[in-house]
Amino acid sequence: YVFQKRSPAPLPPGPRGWPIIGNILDMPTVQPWLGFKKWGEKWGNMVYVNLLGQPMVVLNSPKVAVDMLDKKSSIYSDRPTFTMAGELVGWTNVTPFLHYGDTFRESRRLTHQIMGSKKSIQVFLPMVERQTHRFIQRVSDDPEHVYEYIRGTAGAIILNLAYGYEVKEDRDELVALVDEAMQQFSILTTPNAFLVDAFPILRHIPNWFPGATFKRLAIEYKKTLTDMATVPFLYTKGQVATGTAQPSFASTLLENTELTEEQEESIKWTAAALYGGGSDTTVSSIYTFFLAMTLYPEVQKKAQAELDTVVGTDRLPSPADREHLPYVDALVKEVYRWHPVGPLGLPHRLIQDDIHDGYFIPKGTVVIANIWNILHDEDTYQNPMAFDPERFLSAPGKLPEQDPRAFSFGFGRRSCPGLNLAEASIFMSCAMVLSVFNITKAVNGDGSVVTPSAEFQDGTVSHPKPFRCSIKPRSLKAEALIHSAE
Ligand code: HEM
Repeated sequence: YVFQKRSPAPLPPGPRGWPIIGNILDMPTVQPWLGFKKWGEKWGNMVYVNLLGQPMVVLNSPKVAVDMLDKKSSIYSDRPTFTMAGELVGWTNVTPFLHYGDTFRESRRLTHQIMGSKKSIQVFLPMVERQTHRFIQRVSDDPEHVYEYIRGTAGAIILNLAYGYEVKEDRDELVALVDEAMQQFSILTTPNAFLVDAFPILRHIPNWFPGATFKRLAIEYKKTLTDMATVPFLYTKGQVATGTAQPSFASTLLENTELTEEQEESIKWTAAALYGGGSDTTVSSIYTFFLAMTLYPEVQKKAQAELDTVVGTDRLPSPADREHLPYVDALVKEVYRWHPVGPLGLPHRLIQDDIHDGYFIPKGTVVIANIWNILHDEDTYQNPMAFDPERFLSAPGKLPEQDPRAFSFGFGRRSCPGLNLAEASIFMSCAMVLSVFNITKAVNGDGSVVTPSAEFQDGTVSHPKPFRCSIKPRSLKAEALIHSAE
């Protein structure tokens, strides 16, 4: 009450909440993007809640997200503090969690230099092409395990780009290490898993204290995280020293022999962020693509017809074909829109008081853009639940709908620095898969057809629920192309 009295404008509307705990009990726990959409219908495009005294605003429309997070990016680009994952385990060093400041700016500068434009990413395209070719070979040999191969390929591409590291066919120690760190990360960020996140003061209790299991866990997880950042970095450093390094994010930056220790640290942690930010997201997009193709056979046929006309059936598509493949290009955009892999993006934090659309947003407010809802906004996307690439093509009397990449990759100074790499790998997978495989509904032993439901799991990165589909080469010629030399 006292707070409101001093406010230069009213707070945005939102559910009322309780003393002290605020709106904790109002928070949606499953598919939160749908719960937040309901809030939007009731309270408007900017909804205010308070979680144990922490102000939070949820943005539900494309316009308000762009106006705040893109146009006022200089004040809306900090991140909240995550006590357990960030401060105690050390994820706060990794780009997505860095507070707004010099280290953050340096990290973004480094990613921009190596992968910030279509041109800078060119040097990595042959590698992406080679890995994707290997992917379709594996899927052809063992289609039941397509999900594992999507995951393996995304990991191999990122480790190659970040460190010039070639993943081994069988169990690879580095992949095992980075996967362990990522698994621990998802435990760390499970909502309400650690009391210390709600009450940061608890971080001061001594390690030996009976209730301090979280502190001992933090020590163990910190070691995994440090290894994840250090082991591959030292590998590249060794390769650069002996002149045997493949071009990669780390090697290109380490070629500069006058680096300070601080700069080296920045390269090390930024490279670590690439795996964290780039593997699971790409996996979810490509798995979503397989789901959409299973459910929308007519879309698949149109894309294949375009590939047959433009690329032909004597070779596999390559990155350069994209500009001649408007339908496949639109299909990739529709994958980003239909199920955005980060339905709520990552939270932004406001660094000074703001007044927006007549409402007061206090300094320190955590701002969540409901990217899922923005990409299913009926005023922007007609019939938003349907998978329809046509929406991104112009036709007589019809303009294409808004490019979803403006939202699915986040906002302002925090928007995804991996966009160009994600684009290259996802396009390559979609185009190669469509040119050589037919994806159809799986058929049970008794002849019944299995229609997967379009359901998605919770999580910062949300994947389709596991589903079955049938993946078969389109023809003998396609089969030969799949098994042709890389
Ligand atoms: C389909 C693929 C991808 C999608 C949809 C995606 C989406 C996003 C989103 C929504 C954010 C948060 C932006 C914000 O806070 O407003 C983000 C951040 C980030 N992404 Fe991606 N991403 C993808 C792939 C990648 C790849 C391939 C990489 C690395 C090679 C990557 C690296 C990062 C990093 C490092 C951040 C943190 C940036 C920061 O905090 O400043 N992402 N991404």
